[in-house]
Formats: sequence, structure tokens, C-alpha cells
Amino acid sequence: MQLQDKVAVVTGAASGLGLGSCRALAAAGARIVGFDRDADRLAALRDALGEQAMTAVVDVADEASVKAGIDQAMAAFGAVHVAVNCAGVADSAKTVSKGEPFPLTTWNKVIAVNLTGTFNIIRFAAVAMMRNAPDGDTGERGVIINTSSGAAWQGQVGQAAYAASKAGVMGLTLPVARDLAEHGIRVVSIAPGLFDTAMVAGLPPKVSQSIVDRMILYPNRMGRPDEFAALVRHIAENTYLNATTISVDAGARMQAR
Ligand SMILES: CCCCCCCCCCCCC[C@H](O)CC(=O)SCCNC(=O)CCNC(=O)[C@H](O)C(C)(C)COP(=O)(O)OP(=O)(O)OC[C@H]1O[C@@H](n2cnc3c(N)ncnc32)[C@H](O)[C@@H]1OP(=O)(O)O
Ligand SMILES: NC(=O)c1ccc[n+]([C@@H]2O[C@H](COP(=O)([O-])OP(=O)(O)OC[C@H]3O[C@@H](n4cnc5c(N)ncnc54)[C@H](O)[C@@H]3O)[C@@H](O)[C@H]2O)c1
Repeated sequence: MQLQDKVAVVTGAASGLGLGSCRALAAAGARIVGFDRDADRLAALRDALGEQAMTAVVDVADEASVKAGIDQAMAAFGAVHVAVNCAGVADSAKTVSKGEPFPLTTWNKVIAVNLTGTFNIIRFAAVAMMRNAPDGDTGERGVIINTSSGAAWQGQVGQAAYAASKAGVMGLTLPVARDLAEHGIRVVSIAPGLFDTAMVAGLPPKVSQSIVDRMILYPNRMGRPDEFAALVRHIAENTYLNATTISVDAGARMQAR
């Protein structure tokens, strides 16, 4: 769809790939609704984008919080046309560490934010999108863009919960697209490789450097948020993309050791 004056909800908007997506969609003329838990950094986003943006402190893992956020978007801008799921956490642990099993609290948190949180936004954004008149040119009512990960099929040491959550995001893409097609709503997921954001700073430094050196084909570096965001913008604008997961990883492939 053509993005001028459309309304885009972006989660994880305060940092990294979500922040980059807000910038790219705003540059395309969309009005931005930024959701995040981080109120301070949301204020910085509002300052940067001015009238074109509104923000709301939303915990994507909390159904009531998501519903309230979508309601605020509808009250402020009257519609939702694009929803981008970038909110995520990467809390990690080994399956067994020092004789102790992977903490269920860690598992539940990662699944609640990355998988259930993504589905919360999908469900409530889709309800809002169904109120749109079909787009004059494309007949669409909306597009939902989720963030999976290369970890969905190449998960790392400590990433049982994270990789499972991202595989779940990839897995829901096709059935949700099938559910929403009759309403003119597309669903596409992105599987990033290693991107230079606060999340990756959580990797032991020697690990991230060795990954870049040994596993990222070309260009041999981490990705930049604007490179992820350029794909988000293209997916939103290209009506023929639907029900698929697109990798953006410079050919990164995990080695066994
Ligand atoms: C991780 C990206 C790999 C990319 C490869 C290409 C695949 C395709 C692209 C996929 C990219 C997906 C990117 C993803 O969506 C986003 C992220 O992954 S952000 C990073 C999130 N965090 C983590 O993944 C976990 C980081 N690790 C930890 O938190 C801890 O190491 C641990 C797993 C909780 C274990 O903690 P401890 O028991 O305290 O042990 P140490 O931390 O001291 O580590 C022990 C030992 O293991 C080595 N190690 C740790 N993580 C990795 C790893 N990911 N790969 C290889 N080795 C790892 C660590 O260096 C220590 O080694 P030693 O010092 O003993 O030699
Ligand atoms: N950086 C990478 O290499 C990489 C690779 C593959 C996938 N991803 C995924 O991309 C997405 C964005 O990650 P990033 O690298 O920009 O990380 P980041 O840590 O810079 O940004 C994540 C944002 O999500 C927010 N957030 C966390 N939990 C939330 C919740 N419950 N409700 C609302 N907001 C919440 C955080 O406050 C933060 O602003 C995540 O889903 C991540 O799993 C990242």
C-alpha cells in the first residue's frame, strides 16, 4: 500500500529495529504510533518525529495494555493500516547450568513477550484494520509485519526459549495470513541475522565478534537498523508479499562449533 498519511503501529519503538522502522515509515509519510515499555525513550521518539507520531507505554505481553494502546491509536489517528512487531527480549540460559534446569520464569518471560506479545498485537491490530475501507489502489485493509530471527532455525547456546519464540512467530505467519486474507490484510515476517542493536550487546563480546568473523558471509558485518527498516517499508508497500518469512542476514550461517 501507499504509505502517505497511513497509520503505522510499531512495537519495540524505543530502540533498535523498532526505532529504525518508525523512522523509515515516517519518512514514507506514515503517521507513527510507537509502543514500548520504555517511557523515557518513547519521549525521545516523539520529540524526533513531532506531530507525525504518538507513543504509548504498552507491554505487549499484557492483553489489556495492548488493547488500550490500539484504542489510543484509534482515538488519536482514527485507523491502523500497518502493524510492525519489533518488541522482544533475548533472556538466555543453558538447558542445564551448574546442575540446575533452565528456569521456567525465563522461558515464560521470553515466550510471553516474543510470541504471545506478537500475537496480542496481531489480534487487536487486525480488529482495527477490519474497520478500514479497502485501499483504493490495492484493495488492502492492512499489513502486519512480525520479527522472527535466524535463530528460529539456527539457535545459539542459551537460546532454547528465544529460538522457540522466534520459530513460533515464523510458524504463525501462514495460518494468520490465511485467516486474514478475506479481509484484505497481509501478514509477513522478517528473520534478521545479527543486527547492531542493544539486544546484541547482550552477547559475550568475543562471541559476537567471532560470529561476525566466521558466520556472516557478505557484507561481513552486523546489519544496521535502517537496513532492516528498508525491508519493513518495502513489505508494507509491496502488496504481492504475503504469508512468508523473509531473511535479511547477509548470508549468515551458523557453524557447528
Ligand atoms: C547469536 C547469534 C549467532 C549468529 C550465527 C549465525 C546464525 C544466523 C543468524 C541468526 C542471528 C540471530 C540473532 C538473534 O535473533 C539475536 C540474538 O541472538 S541477540 C543475543 C541474545 N543473547 C544470547 O544469545 C545469549 C548470550 N549468552 C549468554 O547469555 C550466556 O552465555 C549463557 C548462554 C546464558 C551462558 O552463560 P554462562 O553459563 O554464564 O556461560 P558464559 O556466558 O560464560 O558462556 C560459557 C561459554 O559459552 C560461550 N558462549 C556463550 N554464548 C555463546 C554463543 N551464542 N555462541 C558460542 N559460544 C557461546 C561463552 O563465550 C563461554 O565460552 P568460554 O569462555 O567458556 O570459552
Ligand atoms: N538485533 C538482532 O540481531 C536481532 C536479530 C533477529 C531478531 N531480532 C529481533 O528484533 C526485535 C527488535 O530487537 P532489537 O535488536 O531492536 O532489540 P532492542 O533491545 O534494541 O529493542 C527491543 C525493544 O523492545 C522493547 N520491549 C521489550 N519487551 C517489551 C514488552 N513486553 N512490551 C513492549 N516493548 C518491549 C524494549 O524496551 C526495546 O525498546 C526483537 O524481536 C528481536 O528478537 C533482533
